[in-house]
Amino acid sequence: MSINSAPPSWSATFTRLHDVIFPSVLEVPSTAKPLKLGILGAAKIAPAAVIKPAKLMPDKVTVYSVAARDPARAQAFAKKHGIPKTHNTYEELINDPEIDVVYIPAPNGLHYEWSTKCVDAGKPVLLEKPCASNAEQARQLFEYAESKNVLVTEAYHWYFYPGRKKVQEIIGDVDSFGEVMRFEGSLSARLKGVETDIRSSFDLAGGALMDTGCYPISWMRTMMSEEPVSAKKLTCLTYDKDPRIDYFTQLEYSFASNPDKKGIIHTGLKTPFTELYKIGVLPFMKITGTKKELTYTLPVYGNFYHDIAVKDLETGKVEHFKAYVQGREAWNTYAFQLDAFYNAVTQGKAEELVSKEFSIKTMEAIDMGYVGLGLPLRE
Ligand SMILES: NC(=O)C1=CN([C@@H]2O[C@H](COP(=O)(O)OP(=O)(O)OC[C@H]3O[C@@H](n4cnc5c(N)ncnc54)[C@H](OP(=O)(O)O)[C@@H]3O)[C@@H](O)[C@H]2O)C=CC1
Ligand SMILES: O=C1OC[C@@H](O)[C@H](O)[C@H]1O
Repeated sequence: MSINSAPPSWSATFTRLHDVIFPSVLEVPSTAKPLKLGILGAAKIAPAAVIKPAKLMPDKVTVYSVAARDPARAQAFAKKHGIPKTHNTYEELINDPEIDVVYIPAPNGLHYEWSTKCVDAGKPVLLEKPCASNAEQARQLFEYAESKNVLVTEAYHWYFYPGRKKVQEIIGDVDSFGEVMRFEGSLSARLKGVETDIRSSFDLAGGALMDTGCYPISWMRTMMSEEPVSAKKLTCLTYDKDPRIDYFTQLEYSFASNPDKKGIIHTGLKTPFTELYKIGVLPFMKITGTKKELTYTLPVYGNFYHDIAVKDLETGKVEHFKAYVQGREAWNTYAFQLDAFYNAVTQGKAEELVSKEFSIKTMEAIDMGYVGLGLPLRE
């Protein structure tokens, strides 16, 4: 997979955006035996995360069934999205021998329960982020999956976008970039109706740090190449009906190798407008080295637009990079993720996936964040 880093021409940009908005309908080769994927829950994220990406690779993955707690809800969802089958319960779907793999977009607090049940049924799982309610549960989950030799992998879709590799390549050139000293990352949203959402339920392991904060935390861990050792609260606004649920959180993480190394996280489900104005509306990560500073804008919607800007701290000169894979310019994070999942299940190429160590360490950093905020770990 070769990444084209040059800024694209106007015509390439037009073609990419056209293909993003009007994806080609691909024929399924008659010899293809795509993996049959089942979805546990008629979740809002499922169309973006697996249903649309599967249509880009019909020879690899087909969405075969959906189950919901209410069978009528599953049927309506299946009809809307052209899914051929429904199951009346999650258990029925998991235990259907026709189903090869399962996607779990359940509320966070149910991730452990349903992925262990899939493991018991021998079904590989693509599990939504964050993988569990806390780090201890994540450790138990991955140990269990490994003991049964069944793949469970977390759907940190940003990780699969080629921009991540490009950024790591730039900051990994220590002679040119210098030592990475500071990370700042933001995924700060204002979600409509969040009060009645799974994200506002402590019992379902909600909260901003869990939901949106897990992104900048996982970015920080990846780019600092060192695990944080503590987190200090900068800001924490909570839900008035349940103060265990953070709605807007800013944290400063510290690192053992050098007291000057810092990781700043901004995240929110209900970020105040004034703060959004200061932080910026678009998700970003900024990595400061002793010689250069890199800002990666939109690590999550890169097929529409992304920018990797690298500033020389001595001269002030800024260079811009893109990260498009030839022939896959219109692919989003979810398409790259599903492709990697397919490769892992069918060819054992698990090294492309988010590893269990990555998932556990990210949960540890989320827990550390809650300790820093003075809020209880999710259960
Ligand atoms: N990768 C990404 O970009 C994103 C990932 N996510 C993750 O996906 C997961 C689902 O998020 P999202 O799609 O927004 O969620 P939804 O609000 O759509 O809920 C997901 C499912 O949870 C079940 N559910 C809802 N309320 C309850 C409840 N009170 N008790 C038990 N189950 C309930 C429903 O299942 P049923 O249909 O069976 O009734 C529903 O389909 C989360 O883990 C989230 O972090 C979310 C958004 C983006
Ligand atoms: O994973 C997610 O990404 C986008 C956010 O708006 C959403 O709340 C979250 O679940």
